[in-house]
Amino acid sequence: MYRVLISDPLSEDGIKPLLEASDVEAVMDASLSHEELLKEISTSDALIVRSQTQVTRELIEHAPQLKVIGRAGVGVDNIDLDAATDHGVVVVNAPDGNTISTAEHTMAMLMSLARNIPQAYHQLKQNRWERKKFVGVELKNKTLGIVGFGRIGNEVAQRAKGHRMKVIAFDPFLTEEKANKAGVQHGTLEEVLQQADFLTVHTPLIEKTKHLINKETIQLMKPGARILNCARGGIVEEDALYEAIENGKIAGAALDVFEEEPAIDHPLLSLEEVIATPHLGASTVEAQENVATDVSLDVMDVLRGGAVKHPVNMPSVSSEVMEQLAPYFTLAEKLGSFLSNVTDGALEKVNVYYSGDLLDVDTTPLTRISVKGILKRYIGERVNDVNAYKTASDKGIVINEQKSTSTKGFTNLVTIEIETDQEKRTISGTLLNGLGARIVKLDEYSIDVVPEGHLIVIHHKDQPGAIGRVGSLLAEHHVNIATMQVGRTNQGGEAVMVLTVDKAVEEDCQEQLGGVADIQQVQCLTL
Ligand SMILES: NC(=O)C1=CN([C@@H]2O[C@H](COP(=O)(O)OP(=O)(O)OC[C@H]3O[C@@H](n4cnc5c(N)ncnc54)[C@H](O)[C@@H]3O)[C@@H](O)[C@H]2O)C=CC1
Ligand SMILES: O=C(O)CCC(=O)C(=O)O
Repeated sequence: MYRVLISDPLSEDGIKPLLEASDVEAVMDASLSHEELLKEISTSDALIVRSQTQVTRELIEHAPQLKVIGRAGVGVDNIDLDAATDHGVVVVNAPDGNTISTAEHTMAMLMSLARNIPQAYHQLKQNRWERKKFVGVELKNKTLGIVGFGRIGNEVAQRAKGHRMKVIAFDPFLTEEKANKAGVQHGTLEEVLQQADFLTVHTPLIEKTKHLINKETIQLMKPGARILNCARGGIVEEDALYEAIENGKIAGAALDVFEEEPAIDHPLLSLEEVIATPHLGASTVEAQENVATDVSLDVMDVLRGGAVKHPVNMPSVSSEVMEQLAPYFTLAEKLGSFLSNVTDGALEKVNVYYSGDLLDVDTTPLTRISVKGILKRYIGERVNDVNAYKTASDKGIVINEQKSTSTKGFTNLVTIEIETDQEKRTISGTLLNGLGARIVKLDEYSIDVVPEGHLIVIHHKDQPGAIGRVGSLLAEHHVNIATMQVGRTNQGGEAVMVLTVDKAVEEDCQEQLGGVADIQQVQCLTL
């Protein structure tokens, strides 16, 4: 049974898949104190939040069972992603479900800002019939500058065009071709700032976008321009905006988000030119239901070991690629694990080669799984798909992935090469049609071994009697041999024996095997 803690208010209709799952115990409480949250998280397998719960390193460190954090929405700036990755916790979000609502909210703010609707409404509610004071401007033929042309930015553009606005956009990923396709003008940040009558930001809050709209960039704008922020507080520097409105450079602003939320007694709210909502961009019945459903399904997929649709701290893989790769997951992990268990020395480099059927597939997820298999020997179960690369890079281990046309006669081949400060070892494996995973090569020796169970790898001289002596000794220790494979470079030369046995080999048995004539090295492992 998986325990899923939901610590922010979520649409109950949206999380139905979670509430109805027979393997999930859902605990919903949006009013937990910090201490209560630490206690609840300590026994939870998953945590689902919106933007209120601050998922800090402290919180993650109090959650030994935690496997996944789900964000019902887009922005993950309330989640310590580094801490999650360090602890192998997958972070997933729901990036699509609230796009339309937030774009529509931005349009509502744009129109309200142009026509002073909130201010006029406020006056009228005070029984004041003011008309002169609230003369607005038309949107038609005005230029909307968009910074951040992702899902929401693009939706806002399409709606603004419906109002016959001219749209100019800047986004590091926006090409001339994409801009043409979307029917907007492509500009640099400076051009967008210089041409905008209304400027709207739709970027994430990251180091590069923090205070992107500041005193200097506001200086580039037209006098009397207006600014909207329905993305994240902090993209627009609040002190600079306050000053620009006070000195008349900026005619007004519409804000749904603030650097610190809730924004109570905020200086910007004292300005009549500023209209605001309390982070309501995604607050519609539809958006809340969408994001709650999307995140519930992804969280359950992670818990059940399935494919993740919207991972934030690991690369996203399309379902087609996932389908092609899934059969190879066990092979990749077992090959990594086998090789790492028989290799001596401090790990420095891992090279993974793919050929045959894997030549034209994005094999990054397989490499990640091989690395996980390799690192398990050193780090145990703490290493997983999320932190495998980071753990390797933290330890200075170089990972390379390459495609190779050499199939050695197999329809698919995965080869892993490990370099340590003492040696270089190689293993190759394949998926045999209908027969499953096989190790087909260990260093220069051709073998045919199923990578599972208890294995003994023996390096020996190819001499008569060596195999018999191993068999007798194992029998003395009541170790039954299930399969045996022998590979040799040449008759009478170096050889390797790989045995699958029915139980783990005890240390004294391994030691005695090492003392048998013609045997050079004995390594035991369990896959
Ligand atoms: N007010 C609200 O309730 C909501 C706010 N949001 C926020 O809206 C923002 C946008 O969300 P989406 O469009 O879904 O995200 P998205 O990921 O689809 O788009 C963001 C775009 O910003 C661009 N970008 C990144 N750095 C940039 C830079 N330095 N300059 C210009 N562009 C840059 C990216 O290339 C990307 O295309 C996010 O911050 C999200 O958290 C999202 C939903 C609701
Ligand atoms: O949970 C919410 O309503 C906030 C949504 C939001 O800001 C986001 O999805 O980034």
